[in-house]
Amino acid sequence: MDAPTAFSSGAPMRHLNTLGLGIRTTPDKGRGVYATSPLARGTLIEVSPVLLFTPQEWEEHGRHTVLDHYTFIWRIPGQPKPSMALALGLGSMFNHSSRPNVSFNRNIAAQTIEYTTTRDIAPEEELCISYGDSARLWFPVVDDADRRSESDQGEWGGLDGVEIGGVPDEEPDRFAEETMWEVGNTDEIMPAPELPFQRIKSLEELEEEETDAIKTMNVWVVDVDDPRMISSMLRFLKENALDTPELNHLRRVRKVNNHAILLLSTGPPPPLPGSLPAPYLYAVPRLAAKDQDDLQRKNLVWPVEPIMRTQEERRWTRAEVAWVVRGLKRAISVAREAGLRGEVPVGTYVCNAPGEEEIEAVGVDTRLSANHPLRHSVMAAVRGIADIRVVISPSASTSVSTRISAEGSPASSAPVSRSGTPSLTASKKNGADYLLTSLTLFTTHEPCIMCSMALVHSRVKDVFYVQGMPGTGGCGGAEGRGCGVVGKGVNHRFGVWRWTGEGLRVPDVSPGTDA
Ligand SMILES: C[S@@+](CC[C@H](N)C(=O)[O-])C[C@H]1O[C@@H](n2cnc3c(N)ncnc32)[C@H](O)[C@@H]1O
Repeated sequence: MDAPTAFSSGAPMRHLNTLGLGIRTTPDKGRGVYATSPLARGTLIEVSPVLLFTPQEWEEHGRHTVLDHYTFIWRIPGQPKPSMALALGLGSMFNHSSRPNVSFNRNIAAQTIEYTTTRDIAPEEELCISYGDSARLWFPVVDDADRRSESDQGEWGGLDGVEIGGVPDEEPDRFAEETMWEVGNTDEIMPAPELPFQRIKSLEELEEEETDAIKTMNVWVVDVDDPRMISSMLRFLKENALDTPELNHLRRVRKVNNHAILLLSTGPPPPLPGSLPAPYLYAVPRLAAKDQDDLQRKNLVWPVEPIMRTQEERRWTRAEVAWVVRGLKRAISVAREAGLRGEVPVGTYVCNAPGEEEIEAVGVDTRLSANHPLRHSVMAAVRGIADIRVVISPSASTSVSTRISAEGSPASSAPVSRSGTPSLTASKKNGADYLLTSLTLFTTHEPCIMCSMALVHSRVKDVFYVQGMPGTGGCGGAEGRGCGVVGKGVNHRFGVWRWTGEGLRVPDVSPGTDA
C-alpha cells in the first residue's frame, strides 16, 4: 500500500487510486477528492461503477436516506422514469463547484461514471464537479471558485445539467445524449430521421433542386481522333496535375460518333503534345448525379460518374453518432472554459475518426485577449494540427513529452492527445503535412466566411457545428440557406453538418459576432 502523503496544509492523505487522487476532510465541505500530483487537462481520473436503484426502490426507500445526497439521476432510454445511481469508488466523494475542474460522463451501457479533468490541475488542488445551479442546491455552498473571483462569474460557470440527488428533476439531462446512442447494438445504422444532425446542402445543390435545371460549368476539352492517344493523354494530365478534385464527378472521355472529346482542365491547359487540335471550352455538369434519373439526364450533357455516393446517403452507426456527440461536447467545454477566461465563448475540436491515426487539436477564440480580430477558434485549431503535422517528421518517436505550442498562440490551442498530454504521433501524409486531410472538425458556432474558406484550404473532411450564425456564418447556418463555400469554384468540398438534436447547448455570443 502507498505510504500516507502529507499535505502542506491539512491532514495526511492516502493515495486511493493509481493517479494519486485521495480523500481529505475539510470543516466546511466534509470529505472531498484532492490531487497529489499535477494532472493534465483531459485526464481520465476515475471510472466509478454505479449501483442502480429502480424508480420504485428509490421512491419507497432510497430518497428517505442519506443516499439522497450522493446519487445521480440515471436515465435509461425507453424507461419512462429515471433510475438513481450511486457511484462507487471515488465517484460519490467529489464536492460541488460552480467552476468545476472535473466533468463527468454517465456511461449508461457500461454502468459507470467517468470523470475527466477540464483543465490542468496542480498538486493539492481539490477536484470538483458541478451539481448544477448553486442556488438550487440543498446545502450552503462553499465555493473556492467564488472566493477566488466573485467578479468574473459569467453565465457559463459550471457544467449545468448535472443532477445529483436532491436537485429537482426538471432540467433536461444534457449529458445523457452522448451515451444514449451507445445503448444496444452500437453497429446498428441509425435511421436518417433519428439522426441528431443534418447535412447542409451547397447553394448549388439547392438551386439545382429548385429549378430542376442542370447546373453546368465550363471546362477545357480537346477532340481526339485517334483512340490510341487517350492513354498517353491521361498520363499527360496526371503529370501536369490537371486531375483536380473538382472534376472528380466527371468522366474524362466523352465519345461522340467516331471521335472522343477529352476533358483537360478547369483553367487554360498547358501546350498539348503532338498533333492535337486547339482545346476549347465545353459546358459540363457541375454536380454529381443524385439518383438514377439524374444520372441519365446528366449523361446527355457529359458522362458523370455513376451516382457518386452523396453525403445524403451516408450511413451513421450509433457508435459514430456517439463519437460526433463527444466531439461537439469537447468543443462546447473548450468554449465554456474560454468564456470563463473572458474570451468570446467559441470553441473548436479537430480529430480523426476512431481507429485512424490518432491526432487532435483544440482551438479557442482569443480575439479579445490578443486584441486581434482574426484569432478565431477554427483558425487556432487548424494551426494546432499544422503544428503537429509540420513539426513532427515521419520518423519521430511516439513518446516525445514536450508540449508543442504554436508561437503566439495560447497553450489551450496547442495540440493534445486523447489523454490530454501532447500528441506527437502524427505522420506526414501525402506531402501535405499541414492540412486537415481526413480530419473532422467540431465547433460550437457556425464558422464565419474567413474560417470556412480556411477549411476549404485545409482540406478538412467534415465540419459539425451546433449553432448556426445567420448573417455571419459561411456554412449555411441560416434557415433554409445552403452552404456557399463548398460549391462552385473551390477545389475542395467538405461535408457540412448542423446539430439538430436535443441536449447540446452552446454558450451565447453577442448578436453579430462572427465565429
Ligand atoms: C456527494 S457528497 C460529497 C462528499 C461529501 N463531502 C462527504 O463528506 O461525504 C455531497 C455533500 O457534500 C457536501 N458538499 C459538496 N459540495 C459542497 C460545497 N461546495 N460546499 C459545501 N458542502 C458541499 C454537501 O454536504 C453535500 O450534501
